[in-house]
Amino acid sequence: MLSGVKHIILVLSGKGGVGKSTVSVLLAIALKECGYKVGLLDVDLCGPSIPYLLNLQEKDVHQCPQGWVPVYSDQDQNLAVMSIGFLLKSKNDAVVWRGPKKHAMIKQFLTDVYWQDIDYLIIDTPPGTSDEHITVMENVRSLNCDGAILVTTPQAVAIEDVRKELTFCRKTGIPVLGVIENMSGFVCPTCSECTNIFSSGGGQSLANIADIPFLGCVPIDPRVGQSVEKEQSCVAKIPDSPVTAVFKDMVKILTKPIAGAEDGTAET
Ligand SMILES: Nc1ncnc2c1ncn2[C@@H]1O[C@H](COP(=O)(O)OP(=O)(O)OP(=O)(O)O)[C@@H](O)[C@H]1O
Ligand code: SF4
Repeated sequence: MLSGVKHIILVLSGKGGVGKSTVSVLLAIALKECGYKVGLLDVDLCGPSIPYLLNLQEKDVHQCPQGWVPVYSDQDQNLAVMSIGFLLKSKNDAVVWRGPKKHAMIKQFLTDVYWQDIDYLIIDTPPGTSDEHITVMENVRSLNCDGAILVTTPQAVAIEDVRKELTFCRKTGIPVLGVIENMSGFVCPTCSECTNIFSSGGGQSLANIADIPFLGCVPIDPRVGQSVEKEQSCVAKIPDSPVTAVFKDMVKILTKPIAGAEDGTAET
């Protein structure tokens, strides 16, 4: 099923709540707005937030002869979404599964979803380095996986956790595409003054130390939460937000051919 997918990008974070799902959604929307066909797969089985962030909670997944038909978030069918949230009877149901069942579910997501021909598949993972990550890595490593984006916040504790993700990627042979520092300062809507609530610069210095690309600082902007909840793109709806520029630049970086990718020596 993933043979028609040209690029796969994993989104990882060491800690929960750093904005990994938000980054996944905004990246998927930014890619779509640049003209790419995009799939967004939520493998956070215990905390699926993608349907909520895209305001798709009421949608269902259907079966076709080829497999599961993902939910489309738009009329022109350029953003396809799959999440366990679409399979639960009630959005309040909890998924209380042990590793083997999670493994089987993720494998099914990777083999049974009929994505058709898409340019980018963004995979939003749970925080940390758990069974779910190993299953995803094992299944996408040999496919068109460009690599992983690491999301952090500026606090030292989040940066420390992202180092573990880096080690995990290196051990499992997944290239690291770069690090994003989310919630990096608050931009005042009145005077546009940026206040670094959680300090700043941690993501950039980690990127320097680890010799990986730094993909940008995403500031706290209340409109980000509001817009994703209404399935609106901050890239289109709040063009004056610094967030818009960050995601546009990120698309430019990520859609560039990866140096060394063909001979398997891409930066890890
Ligand atoms: N740059 C930002 N500006 C404003 N709000 C943000 C920003 N990034 C994330 N948020 C908000 O922070 C909350 C947590 O974000 P999100 O669910 O994406 O985190 P997560 O890392 O995926 O969490 P989890 O680990 O639980 O899956 C959400 O309400 C989201 O709208
Ligand atoms: S940054 Fe300036 S305008 Fe914004 S709340 Fe503070 S003092 Fe007021």
